Amino acid sequence: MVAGARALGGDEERRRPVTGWRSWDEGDAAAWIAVPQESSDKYSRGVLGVVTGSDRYPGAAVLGVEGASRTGVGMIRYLGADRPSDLVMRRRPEIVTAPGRVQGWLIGSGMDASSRPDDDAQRLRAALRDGTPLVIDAGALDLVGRASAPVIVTPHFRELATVLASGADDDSDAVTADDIAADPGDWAMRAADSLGVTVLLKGHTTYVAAPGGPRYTVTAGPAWLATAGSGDVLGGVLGALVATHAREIDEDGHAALAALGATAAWVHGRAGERAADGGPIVALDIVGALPGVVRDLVRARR
Ligand SMILES: NC(=O)C1=CN([C@@H]2O[C@H](COP(=O)(O)OP(=O)(O)OC[C@H]3O[C@@H](n4cnc5c(N)ncnc54)[C@H](O)[C@@H]3O)[C@@H](O)[C@H]2O)[C@@H](O)CC1
Ligand SMILES: Nc1ncnc2c1ncn2[C@@H]1O[C@H](COP(=O)(O)OP(=O)(O)O)[C@@H](O)[C@H]1O
Repeated sequence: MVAGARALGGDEERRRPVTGWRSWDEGDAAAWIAVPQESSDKYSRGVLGVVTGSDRYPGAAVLGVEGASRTGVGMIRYLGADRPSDLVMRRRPEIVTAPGRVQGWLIGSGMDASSRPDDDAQRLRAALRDGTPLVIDAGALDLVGRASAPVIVTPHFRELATVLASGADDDSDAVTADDIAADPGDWAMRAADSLGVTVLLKGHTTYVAAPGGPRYTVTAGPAWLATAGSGDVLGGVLGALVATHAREIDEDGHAALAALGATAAWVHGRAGERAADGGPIVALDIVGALPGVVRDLVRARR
């Protein structure tokens, strides 16, 4: 059994239409969990580079790193400002703060594009030029056109409206968050095609669209997931999945990123369901439920 996903060129996948939406399920998600083998080491499993958090939102850095750690990845390099870095290290001494090679990046959660310190701008630039696949969230979404490798973006409705408005010819062309909320699938698809990136549009139903397809919907979690920092955890889950599937992304590009995005949303939703159990949760509760959800997915594919 390979330590990772099935190739998308399989018979089953070929029978599926490339256009149109397909609901992502447990069996799909199970195929996109990379399980370490006897021969694995931390580097061969995959290393995630993380540039997130700020003095204003240091907690987002902790939540993303926690989400990635508990989804499973060989190592995380956290490269952020001093305050978030300090909080990350207090919570997770496993994290490495020295720069070095990575197999994927998570950037932007807990950052503010309108007030970006020079050091952060430099770190983001380095990640964008690295030639390694990126998950771009929140305060780095304005940089989406600058990446030298395949990208998956993770906006909510307001963030997608901002990204699309920045590309509009004039204000009258600009799409609003309400327009997107009224037809999220259509806007996710249009954004993927116009930006040339895979789009994961968050919500009760999450829409994942690659440029030209494939397109997946994920409705796995309860509305209790609508809580501060929940999306920062999702970024971490997806970052870990991307860093542990470098080969698949290299081979299948956006088709693999779409499958990984849908898997991240499914795992995050199911972890939210498990943590909530019908009641309220905070973002770190989602993190606590992640290992059990991943374990059950691995067992389900035996
Ligand atoms: N613990 C943390 O560090 C957290 C950090 N976060 C980070 O915070 C940054 C901003 O994310 P947002 O999703 O807030 O960005 P948005 O730009 O989508 O949200 C801000 C908008 O919400 C409006 N708003 C603010 N308070 C409101 C209220 N009480 N009722 C109605 N509207 C209100 C504002 O006017 C503004 O238009 C991101 O970088 C994100 O990653 C969030 O994920 C929350 C948790
Ligand atoms: N009503 C809902 N039902 C289920 N999941 C939701 C709902 N609202 C939001 N979510 C999920 O919660 C997360 C919220 O992310 P986001 O809006 O980025 O929040 P934050 O910026 O506070 O982290 C996303 O994964 C989204 O899919």
